[in-house]
Amino acid sequence: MTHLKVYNKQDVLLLTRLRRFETKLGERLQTINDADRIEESLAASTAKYVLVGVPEDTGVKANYGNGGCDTAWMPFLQAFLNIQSNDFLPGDNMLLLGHFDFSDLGLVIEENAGSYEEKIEAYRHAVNTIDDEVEHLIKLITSHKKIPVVIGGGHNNAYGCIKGAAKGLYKAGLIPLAQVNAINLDAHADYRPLEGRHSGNAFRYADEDGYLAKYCVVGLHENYIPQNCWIDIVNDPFIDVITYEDIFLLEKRNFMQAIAHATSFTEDTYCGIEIDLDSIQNTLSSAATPSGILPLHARQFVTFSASDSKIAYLHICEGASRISDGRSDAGMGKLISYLVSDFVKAAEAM
Ligand SMILES: N=CN[C@@H](CCC(=O)O)C(=O)O
Repeated sequence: MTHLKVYNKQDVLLLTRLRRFETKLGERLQTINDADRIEESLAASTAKYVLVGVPEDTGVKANYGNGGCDTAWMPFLQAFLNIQSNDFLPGDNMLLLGHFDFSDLGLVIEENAGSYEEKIEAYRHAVNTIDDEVEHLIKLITSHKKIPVVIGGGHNNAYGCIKGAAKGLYKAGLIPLAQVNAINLDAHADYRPLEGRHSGNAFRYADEDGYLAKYCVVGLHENYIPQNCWIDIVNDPFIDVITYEDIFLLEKRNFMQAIAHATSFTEDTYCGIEIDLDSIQNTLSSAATPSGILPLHARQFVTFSASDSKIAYLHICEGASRISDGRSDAGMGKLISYLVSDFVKAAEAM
């Protein structure tokens, strides 16, 4: 994991605005004791949740998307570390491990690739490196029976999360086969063909490689599912989809019923919880939309799914505070911090 930057207590406190008579999460979170011995430090830690940043946009660029989802991690940290530590969320059972810095991969591609298609090929190749390192870290965390909380980054990182959690939970003796389920709040299925790795095919690769058992998408937009993916999905009994249109236009079931359907479909084993922020209306991302769910729905999704699943990991992705065409979103960090705090509160209440 050559690209991993491990934080110490000082790094965390630098981003925490201290106030007399108050305690912030940044003052309560655990960090790794010894950056050269991550595994030993993890094993010794009492934390149940391990926070990791994957600020990269290589996978989105490899999918012909707009770069920028490498800009969500720092604003998230600034918001999250300054949440009040209180009875609702003390914060002492979380460990802030650090983040991956894959910027060298992008620089080499920008400097050396000639044509646009050559760049796409190079980005897809680079995603394999990102996959390997993310998988390795998620395996390490889950093999110590802790829950990774991963903030991306592109949705390509669902692959490393699924594969790493499947291997880690298997190593820990918690599952008989290296396979997990996943539920995904997303406008897209990210089940595109096996054409080289990118942000639109993490679940297809995880499935083909045998690490994904059951998969359920909540809030899929009918307008953005390629016909070939749709045919594969409807013919696969291990994949289920509840579309945005079925919930909000046709009112076949309400949003909470849709989440309950997803958690019961995946209840047989550990389940990764995925939130693609492009499902939330007017939230900055490569595939931002003016018609989507509200932040409140995303908070309901994370709360309900965390309290009704055997959690393998949480992965929040695709959000950007600045995107390559110049747009910015000042609320991104706080939005993600609400989702992470909701998640930990719900998982703790189980
Ligand atoms: N992770 C998102 N993937 C979507 C959207 C891609 C984009 O427009 O940036 C997909 O491949 O369909």
